[in-house]
Amino acid sequence: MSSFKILVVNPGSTSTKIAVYEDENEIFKTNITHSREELAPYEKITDQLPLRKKVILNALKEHGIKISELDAVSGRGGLLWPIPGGTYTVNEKMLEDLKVGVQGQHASNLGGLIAYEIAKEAGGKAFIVDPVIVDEMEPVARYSGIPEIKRKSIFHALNQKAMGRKVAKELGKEYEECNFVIAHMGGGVSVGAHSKGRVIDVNNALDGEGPFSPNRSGGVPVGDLVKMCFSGKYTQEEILKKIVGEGGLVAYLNTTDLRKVEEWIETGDEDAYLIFRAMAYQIAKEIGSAATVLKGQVDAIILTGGMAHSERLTKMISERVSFIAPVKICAGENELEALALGALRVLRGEERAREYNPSRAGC
Ligand SMILES: Nc1ncnc2c1ncn2[C@@H]1O[C@H](COP(=O)(O)OP(=O)(O)OP(=O)(O)O)[C@@H](O)[C@H]1O
Ligand SMILES: CCCC(=O)O
Repeated sequence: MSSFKILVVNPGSTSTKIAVYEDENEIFKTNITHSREELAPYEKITDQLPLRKKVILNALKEHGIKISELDAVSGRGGLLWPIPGGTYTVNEKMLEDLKVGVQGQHASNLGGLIAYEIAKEAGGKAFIVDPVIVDEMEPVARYSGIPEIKRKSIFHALNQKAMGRKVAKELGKEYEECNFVIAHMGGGVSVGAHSKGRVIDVNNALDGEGPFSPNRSGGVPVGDLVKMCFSGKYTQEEILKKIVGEGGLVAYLNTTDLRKVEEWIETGDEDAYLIFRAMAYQIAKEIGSAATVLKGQVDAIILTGGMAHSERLTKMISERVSFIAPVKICAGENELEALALGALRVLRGEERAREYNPSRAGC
């Protein structure tokens, strides 16, 4: 079988993580950080495209990789219109929607744009895999209680699905045969109900649903929020920042770093300990809720993301949820590998690349 060389690109708000894979094997991986000053001149995230592309090409050069060697470039997909999970070819419609930011501005909007630009020069294929707007929700999950407001599926689809595949393999099964509750616990927290390979319900991690997290409020008492909005004390932008960016741990404790919070707990800081327990409590409650979506038929609960490195946190959550199903800890994230494997499945003909042609009906 011929081998494939794939560049993978995961743009974050302050960093560009890239790697080059030859088949399943990582040739190199690097995390390029961008200072606040470096990004300050760009009004929109997608304006950063030339800068991000330049640093990636420099990194390839440093590692002695010519772009003509690349068979494909696989980027993390952004806030497109809702689509089912899978590997998608970057097409004209996708480029247009990423440039506009049809569902908002997010660093991952750059993933498909960068993949397209570099693949074009390389003469290879450009893909995105399991973007943050993967939407496989059941119709019944879309109701909010206010007819004008529909629930949306925006979450850490790439890592959740990658961890689902990993644990399914450990169980000797296919991901599509299993039911999982997967909690991605990073700067944001999303908890998905995975039913036979489809995420049939999940909290929108970018819009005040679910547990609070290092930099997000999660769901809040909505009447009080409405009063705050009309108090005249805040702009719309300030309120939105309280929900995503400046809510959760950082609002209570002035840090998004769970390791710092744990250090304070070690020194006897009761306030930090209570807030830590409150976050664990909310995550556990969301897991319980996702288990009801799966009618209790859960093969495993998977805790993943950066905060899953915290034994204190995973223990606290497990105490509350292990009656539902075995708890598996997959600390950190596997997003770069997931991007490579998603492209590889298509290059090897094991899976057909999907075409982005979103129908907004029902979403
Ligand atoms: N070893 C560790 N012990 C405890 N907490 C950790 C550890 N490593 C990372 N974290 C915490 O994980 C959180 C960040 O997770 P992660 O790196 O997955 O987030 P992100 O990539 O910035 O955001 P997101 O996952 O929402 O896209 C931070 O609060 C960080 O302090
Ligand atoms: C919700 C998906 C990714 C993020 O946390 O920004």
